[in-house]
Amino acid sequence: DFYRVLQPMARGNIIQGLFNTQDDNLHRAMKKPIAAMYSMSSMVEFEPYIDTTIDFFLKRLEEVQKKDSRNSCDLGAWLQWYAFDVMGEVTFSKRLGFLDEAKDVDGIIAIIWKHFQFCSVVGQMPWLDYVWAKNKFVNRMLPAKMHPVIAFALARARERKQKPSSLEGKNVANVQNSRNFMSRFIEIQAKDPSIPESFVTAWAYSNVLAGSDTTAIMLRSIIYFLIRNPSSLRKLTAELTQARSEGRLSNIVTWAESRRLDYLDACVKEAGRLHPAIGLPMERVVPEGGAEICGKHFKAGTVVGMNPWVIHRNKEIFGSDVYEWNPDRWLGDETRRREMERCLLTFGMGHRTCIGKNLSYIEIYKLIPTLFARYDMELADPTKEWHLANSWLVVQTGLDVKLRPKRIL
Ligand code: HEM
Repeated sequence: DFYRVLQPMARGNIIQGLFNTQDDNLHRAMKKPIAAMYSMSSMVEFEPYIDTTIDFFLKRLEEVQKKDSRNSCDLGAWLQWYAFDVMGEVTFSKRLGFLDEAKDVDGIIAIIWKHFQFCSVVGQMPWLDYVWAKNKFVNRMLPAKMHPVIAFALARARERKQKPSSLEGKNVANVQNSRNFMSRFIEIQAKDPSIPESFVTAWAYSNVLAGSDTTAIMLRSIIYFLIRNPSSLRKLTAELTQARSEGRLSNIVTWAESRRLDYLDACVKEAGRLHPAIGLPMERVVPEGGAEICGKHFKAGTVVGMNPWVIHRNKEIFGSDVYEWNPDRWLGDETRRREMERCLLTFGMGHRTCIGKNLSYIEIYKLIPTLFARYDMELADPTKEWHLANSWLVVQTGLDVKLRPKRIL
């Protein structure tokens, strides 16, 4: 019942999305129309949107650097603002304003975090959710409040519909001016009236909610582990230097360029292994007929689950140094690498696997080399550890970093 607890209440109604619905039919109905949109070939069309945000992110970092005499900043917060603004750009062609304002706009990040803090505890005692959060009587007494991301998504959907180049009916094929997620969602819904209009908001809402914090967590991990492991950072720097000297590294690294950076690829996988975004079991319910798991029989209805933090520290799969940062484990023997990839739960597994993996990869594989090619980075206070809090998402705070522009790479 963990996923039911994750479903928010709005105006006395439970809001189900792709990420949290337990209803397989609804999941299928929500996923089928948009699944192809998230393929890698389709996602690379979003690269210009991501470039715009990276460009703005770099400008804002520079401004902050100039103001701070120690050249340091809370990079963890900036990465989160970047991740949220990318999702705004690709979903609505509009930054959500985090980088502009250098703050948590409308308290969106805090609201999401509070929700996860609640769900991670109540999710272990789901009956509490019935009497408390999903209690219709209590809910009716509360002032009607809309989640700021839902409000933002609804406003953008209304704007799109009011434009003269209406996306409804037969005009759909003519509208190619703006190809963000929202216009694609509206186009899909307009073509097939059996799809409820509410899906458009739910799809857009899922993008921002499921794709922002998770991407920020991964970006922070990659940067933190590289700074903490100088020999590894030297390897990445050498790879970037070589790429630049051969003319295959743009100022904002392209997705195509990053695909040729093997050590970068190994670092991204290793960060996903050592610090996966989800730190509690991803629960599943044993179907009719029961299931045999690890030699034990579980009867139908039993809740089982796997925690990526546990699986990723299995020595038989990942080697004896599972607690260490070692990107080289991904660069060795091909058969071993395949086996490790098969067991990697960074993006989940099976038919509920992450739909946005390709998009987050583009965001990550572009930003990380761009930053490390541009800056020398060190922790503002190497004696201070960052702080981790596990409320299903394992969020890091306190990644204060000194950034010094590199002269030549
Ligand atoms: C590094 C970034 C990301 C990580 C680590 C991540 C991780 C995950 C994981 C572990 C799941 C499975 C959860 C479960 O089984 O309960 C998942 C599902 C999902 N993710 Fe992501 N995600 C990331 C980025 C994104 C992005 C960018 C988007 C949207 C564009 C997104 C949208 C979704 C959705 C909609 C689901 C539910 C899919 C379904 O049930 O069919 N994610 N993600």
